[in-house]
Amino acid sequence: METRFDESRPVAIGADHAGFEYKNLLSDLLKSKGFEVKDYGTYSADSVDYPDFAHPVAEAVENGTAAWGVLICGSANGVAITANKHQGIRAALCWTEEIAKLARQHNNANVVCIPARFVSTSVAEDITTAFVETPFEGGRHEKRVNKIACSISN
Ligand SMILES: O=C(CO)[C@H](O)[C@H](O)[C@H](O)COP(=O)(O)O
Repeated sequence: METRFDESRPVAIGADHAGFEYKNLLSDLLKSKGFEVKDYGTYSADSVDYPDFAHPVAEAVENGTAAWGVLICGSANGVAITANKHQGIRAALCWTEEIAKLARQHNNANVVCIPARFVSTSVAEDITTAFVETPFEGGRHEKRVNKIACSISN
């Protein structure tokens, strides 16, 4: 079982207008840590619709193009709800460093969703760092995570 993200593949990042500035900041942070970052937009502060950016990021993680993802919008609810429509995605809404650690340790989350209008830039950086540096614990959590995916059998 892989407990850390594959660092040979890029990180997918996306945001709406509310998260646009945080996206650029977090992209720079991740690049400074040696990650390749694939930016799915948005590329300005003009008003846009968060699903147009959350779906491409979720697809990149789901199909393996990216190892993991970062999504940012105002509350992070919209991007988390959208990303979690994808079967292979476990997107976690994280507003503190501790929640980000737990999302990795217990939930093996593969997309971190950050609420730009409710956390400072420095907390957003701490959340992102905690998310990427914390491995999945496995053990009792593996069985639970394996039960998350829905299967239709009728
Ligand atoms: O938080 C969001 C969705 O969960 C988005 O970032 C939107 O910005 C939010 O819905 C507010 O919309 P607005 O057009 O920026 O007022």
